[in-house]
Amino acid sequence: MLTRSVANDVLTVGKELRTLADEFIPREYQDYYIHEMQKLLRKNDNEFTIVIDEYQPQLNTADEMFKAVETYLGTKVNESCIRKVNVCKNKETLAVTMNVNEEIIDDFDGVQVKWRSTTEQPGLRCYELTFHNKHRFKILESYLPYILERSDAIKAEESGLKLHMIHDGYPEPKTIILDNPMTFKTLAIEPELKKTIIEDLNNFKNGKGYYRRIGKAWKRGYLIYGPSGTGKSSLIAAMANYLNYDIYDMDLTKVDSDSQLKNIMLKTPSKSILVFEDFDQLQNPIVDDTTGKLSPKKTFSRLLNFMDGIWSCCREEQIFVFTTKCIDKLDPTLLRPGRMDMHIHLSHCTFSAFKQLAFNYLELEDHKLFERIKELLQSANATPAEVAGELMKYTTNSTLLLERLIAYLDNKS
Ligand SMILES: Nc1ncnc2c1ncn2[C@@H]1O[C@H](COP(=O)(O)OP(=O)(O)OP(=O)(O)O)[C@@H](O)[C@H]1O
Repeated sequence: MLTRSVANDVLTVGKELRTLADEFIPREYQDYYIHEMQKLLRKNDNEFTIVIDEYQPQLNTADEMFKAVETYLGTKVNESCIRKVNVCKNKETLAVTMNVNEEIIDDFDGVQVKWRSTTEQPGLRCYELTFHNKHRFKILESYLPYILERSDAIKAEESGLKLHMIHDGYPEPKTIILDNPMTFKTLAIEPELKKTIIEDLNNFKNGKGYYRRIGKAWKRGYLIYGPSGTGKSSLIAAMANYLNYDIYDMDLTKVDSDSQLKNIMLKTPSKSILVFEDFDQLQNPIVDDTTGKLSPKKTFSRLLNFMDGIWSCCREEQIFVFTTKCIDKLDPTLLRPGRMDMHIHLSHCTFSAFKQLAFNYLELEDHKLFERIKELLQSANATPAEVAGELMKYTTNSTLLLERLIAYLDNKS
């Protein structure tokens, strides 16, 4: 984002007008026009314009402020204009954007400002925000932060969880709407663990001042480990729904240079969850040192450097989640204290997890067969995915479904 006065632009226009005046306006009227033009210049000298670009070339990424402005202005419907309407997120939501050179007047706490959508270079848009110079402090200190807040709130209202898949082959992340309704309410894990995770997320979300005070980047790393089907992905979806953050599925398998890694990481915005699934597979080297390219092992160490180093400060409010089915396979450097803020172990289905699933799928809080299921779960080592699978089998007869589950667990014990 950069600031500039529009006075220069007006001066240039002024010179051109004088040439035109010489050519077309009779001598006796020229003084009148020049006087009017001077008034215009004086007026514009008092104006201040802030330019918010769509793209930050130095960071190779879209500008956060630009996106916030776009979201915010989309809600400022001006009926006199023809607008572009984009379908976005869930089907009920339409995003309205300004046309190029269109203007919108906004009022903030009694201060009138003018927004103009324009293009700095072909294909690269920007917004110009113009207001009286004397309100500069208020605009910078209050109005722009207000827009960031409003845009977060608007996004939250429109919320649809999105999954962005990132790998180095794509110029931009591939995005799909993730229709995953998993929340902490429906997630079947031990209640104590659930409570701890929610508290941790709350502290993180409200921790801007804390992270600043201790001089650490505002980020949090979670290592989620457990066998397949224990709910690692479900937990990530619940976290994303809870925080209203998008998920970035980080595919680093093809990354073989420092700059590629940097490019990928810079495509992720604040308020996002970066997921590195089956992380142990990335670190296990398929070494090809003869080519001189980074092996996955080196990529792993780069990633650790990245997390610790200067690049980790580029974005704020990001959560890193690493998952693995087997914690023993992980490089001990990743487990070192201070590297991951929280280790979360998801295991086989416990009785309390089962009760949550029975409530989710059958709307049952209790049943005479629960006691038998409790006994069997202790030895069956069934995952929540297996239990959920049994409870979903084409019948609405709850007793029949529970009996089938008992038979399944019996068979596994
Ligand atoms: N803890 C859980 N609570 C609620 N549902 C669960 C839970 N665990 C698994 N499930 C159900 O099982 C399905 C698969 O689980 P999920 O993908 O979250 O497991 P995972 O541990 O990530 O597995 P993988 O390691 O194979 O990716 C989910 O879509 C959900 O329906």
